[in-house]
Order: sequence, then structure tokens, then C-alpha cells
Amino acid sequence: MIIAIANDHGAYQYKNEIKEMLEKEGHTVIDCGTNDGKSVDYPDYAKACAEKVVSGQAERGIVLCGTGIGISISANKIKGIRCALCTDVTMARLTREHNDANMLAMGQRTMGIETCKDVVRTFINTPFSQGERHKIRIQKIAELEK
Ligand SMILES: O=C(CO)[C@H](O)[C@H](O)[C@H](O)COP(=O)(O)O
Repeated sequence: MIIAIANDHGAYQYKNEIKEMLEKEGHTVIDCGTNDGKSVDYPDYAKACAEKVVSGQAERGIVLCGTGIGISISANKIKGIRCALCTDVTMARLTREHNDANMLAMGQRTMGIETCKDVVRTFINTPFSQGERHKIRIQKIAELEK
């Protein structure tokens, strides 16, 4: 799978570890930065990652900041993005099965790295359930963007 990834200064270490894990597991990663601890603004990185997803250059996006909150709020402003802040594997599984989330957000200051890696694996490997009730709700989310 082609996966876009981005982060602010509060999460570049986790980004590097997650990127390395994904590449080892056979995925292609588009790294949208940032790559060091110099203070940046998370909306810029959320936008860069989200644009890879909505344009079809990446199938999924992963964004990280201190808590995952600011960068997920930002990503969800981009039309076509359903970005889920997940702190455990159950949330990751359900957001894929029910919401067909195309982006995942997590926080380096609030989560352990092993949990993040498990959440990423679940997010990447869980298919959308194709449930009719879920399709109707996702369509209603899209209508909110108009
Ligand atoms: O958006 C956030 C808060 O929900 C993230 O945790 C950011 O990474 C954080 O705001 C950055 O804070 P800093 O004091 O500029 O490092």
C-alpha cells in the first residue's frame, strides 16, 4: 500500500519509527515532513498529507503531533478526508470498518510507540465492512462538505 505520513515537531521521532516499520512490512511511504524538532505549524503538514490522499497518490494517510488532536482537526478540513484520532486498536478497527477512515492521527506525547505501531497495523490491514448503514452515514458526512 502507498501511505502518506506527516507530523509536526512534536512527533518526528515516532514518524521515523512508524515509517521504518511500514517500509519493512512492504509498504511505500510518502514522507511529507517535518523531519526535526524545529517548531512548525501542524495544519501545514496535515494539508500536505491529506492532499496526497485526496489526489489518489496515497491510499491512506497517517498524521502525528503531540496529541494527534490539532493535526486531525486540520486534516478533516480537507474535502474527502475522514481522519480518525485513534488511541487503541479497537478504535482503529472500528474506524476502518464503520467510517472507512482514510487518515489516522496519533499523538507522540500521549501514546506509547508500541501502541502506535499496533494501531497503524490495524488501521492499514482492516477493510471497510461495506455495511449499507455505514455507507449511508459516510454519504451523509460527504454531504456536510457541500
Ligand atoms: O495540536 C496539538 C495539541 O492538540 C499538538 O499536541 C501539537 O503538537 C502541540 O500543540 C505543539 O505544541 P508546542 O508547544 O508548540 O510544542
